Amino acid sequence: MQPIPDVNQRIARISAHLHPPKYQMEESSVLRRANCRAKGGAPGFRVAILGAAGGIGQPLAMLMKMNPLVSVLHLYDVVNAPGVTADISHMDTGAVVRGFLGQQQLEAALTGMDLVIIPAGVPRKPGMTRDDLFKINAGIVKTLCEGIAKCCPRAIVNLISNPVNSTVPIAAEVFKKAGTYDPKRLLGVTMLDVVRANTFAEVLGLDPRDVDVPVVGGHAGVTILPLLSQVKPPSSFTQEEINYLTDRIQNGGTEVVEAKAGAGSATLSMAYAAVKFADACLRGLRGDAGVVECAFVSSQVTELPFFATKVRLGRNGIDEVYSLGPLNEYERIGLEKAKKELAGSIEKGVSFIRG
Ligand SMILES: NC(=O)c1ccc[n+]([C@@H]2O[C@H](COP(=O)([O-])OP(=O)(O)OC[C@H]3O[C@@H](n4cnc5c(N)ncnc54)[C@H](O)[C@@H]3O)[C@@H](O)[C@H]2O)c1
Ligand SMILES: O=C(O)C[C@H](O)C(=O)O
Repeated sequence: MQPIPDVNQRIARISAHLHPPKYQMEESSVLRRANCRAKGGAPGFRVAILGAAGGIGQPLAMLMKMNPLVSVLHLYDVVNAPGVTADISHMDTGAVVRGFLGQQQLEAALTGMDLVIIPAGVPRKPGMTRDDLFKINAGIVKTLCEGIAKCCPRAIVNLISNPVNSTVPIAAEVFKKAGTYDPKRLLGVTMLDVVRANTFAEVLGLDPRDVDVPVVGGHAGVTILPLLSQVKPPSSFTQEEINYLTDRIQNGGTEVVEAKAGAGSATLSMAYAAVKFADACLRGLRGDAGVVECAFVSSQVTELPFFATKVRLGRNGIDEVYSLGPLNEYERIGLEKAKKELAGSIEKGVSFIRG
């Protein structure tokens, strides 16, 4: 397979092809400037997307290219990375984009990265659970995390690939095995549940932009636990409204899978949620104060080793994992159901690596 040329190699090739000798002086200045940008001259963070040519990966790559905190954007996939890279690289924003195709370019894609976002893996079709994806996605996540442990062990990792409730424990075990595990730097992305919860609250006459619903637990069915008693701005709901909202938030993913009728799961809303979350991680890395989002992380909030709650993000990843806060009776019952299912999913991920 042909390696994807770096931006400076591409410019050199195009210049050599197109420009007559009288432009030689300008060519070298073009190359100097391109080299400077290709080295990531602009201040900002280095971000890799693994699975960048996929349904989530492509809009995620586009949105990250628009993020002013990103100076270098690496797009890795086992297919179509060159096309997506060429396309995204024509956007006139600051980040330098480089593409990487196939396993032999994984290490180059990861070296020097501050943040790695992983949407690689197969999506659901109607009738499947997220756990049905375990067989294929567990191995993909394992390989990619082995690469991270080797090439950028200090990077913050945002794990999107399903089943998140198992892939995050898999990643943790891979990093432990490699001796690089830092629980503050591994985050399962549950942001889409929060985005959905904020959106669905519009049925109560609320503008989604003004709403903040904490969603805790995990990222599958009953493990998705919206805490409507803690919604901001404080609002009261009838039991009927609570039942409707809880059910819709827990089944939001399935709603999209069924509507797409075999053509995959949420991609556009997920890319939006992933960028919202990645941007929060980057603002934390930059040292911004008070950056708080929900994520599925190593946790002591319950007896389970991983759990999603609000976390405060900082220069080292997670600075603080927040407790659940006061729950009502409905939420306490939901929590017990969530923990029961989560325990099995976490154990499944751990055993995949430990054997
Ligand atoms: N966490 C969440 O909230 C959330 C939301 C939506 C989807 N997802 C999950 O995200 C994953 C991706 O969804 P999608 O719709 O983008 O799927 P997709 O099939 O459109 O894209 C997946 C991409 O991953 C690539 N890929 C496969 N194996 C790879 C490997 N070994 N290394 C690098 N890339 C590889 C594929 O080539 C493809 O381009 C699925 O597992 C899906 O369930 C999670
Ligand atoms: O539902 C899925 O399979 C994808 C994702 O987890 C989602 O919540 O949309």
